[in-house]
Amino acid sequence: MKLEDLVYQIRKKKSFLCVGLDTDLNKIPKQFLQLEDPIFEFNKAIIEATQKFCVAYKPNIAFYEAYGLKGWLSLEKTINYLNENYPEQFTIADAKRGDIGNTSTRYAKAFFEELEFDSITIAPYMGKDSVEPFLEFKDKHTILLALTSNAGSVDFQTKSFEHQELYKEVLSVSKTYDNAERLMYVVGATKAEFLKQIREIVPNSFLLVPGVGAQGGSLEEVCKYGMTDNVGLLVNSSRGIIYASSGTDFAQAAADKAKELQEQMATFLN
Ligand SMILES: O=C(O)c1cc(=O)[nH]c(=O)n1[C@@H]1O[C@H](COP(=O)(O)O)[C@@H](O)[C@H]1O
Repeated sequence: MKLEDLVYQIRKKKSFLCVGLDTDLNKIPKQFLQLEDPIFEFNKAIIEATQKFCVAYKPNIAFYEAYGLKGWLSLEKTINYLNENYPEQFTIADAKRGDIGNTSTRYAKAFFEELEFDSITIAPYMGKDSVEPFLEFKDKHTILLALTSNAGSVDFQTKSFEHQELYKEVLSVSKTYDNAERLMYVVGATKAEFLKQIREIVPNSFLLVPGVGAQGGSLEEVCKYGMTDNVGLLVNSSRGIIYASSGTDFAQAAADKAKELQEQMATFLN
């Protein structure tokens, strides 16, 4: 998907919500467990309930890999369902990959061509030659982990490296990569106070912001410091939406949560 099409959808729906499909058989309503493919059927119900209120879906690949071949099939059916029925939705393979160049090329093929995702999350640790293979794909986007939402982010990301913190180094160095206009960055909603400085380095890049809802990040803070003229934000919530209820009303509860976030987002968009 082209970035301008994503921005068009955001403006049209007054939403920059990304629904995280972190589907766990231990958490989905019990009635799904009797079905042939409970993960796909649950995802389908969540997509139907929430698609009006969001502009993106992010299946976290770990939740599919955990079930082996069956999980991969559920993932494939989910991305195909999205691409066939809701091609206007931006799709994110939350895979957190990255390896030497020829291996990264194979990861890119897996997620951009075999499973037709619009974007993928990538760990930048291995540097330029591990990231650039993903950037070769036209109209695909590579979302680098910059400042993550978890407690362990202080172990390396906020430590100083030469003259600045490592996460700032990731932002400024990656801007020099070939096809850097296809880069986006992950910044945790729990790290909203850093957004002002982040915007000084990447004033226009899209940021994927997970960590509102279950992890306690504030949407208001994220918007205050992170929003650009082009919006520049995709805010993800996974558990807070998809497990809003574990009863038979799960779809309505998910829709209500997504709508609540969308309505809050609308107040920040002009
Ligand atoms: O790359 C991510 O999506 C990600 C980065 C990060 O810094 N923090 C983070 O929580 N995530 C992912 O975002 C989702 C957050 O889920 P909830 O906390 O349930 O909304 C999970 O799939 C995480 O793996």
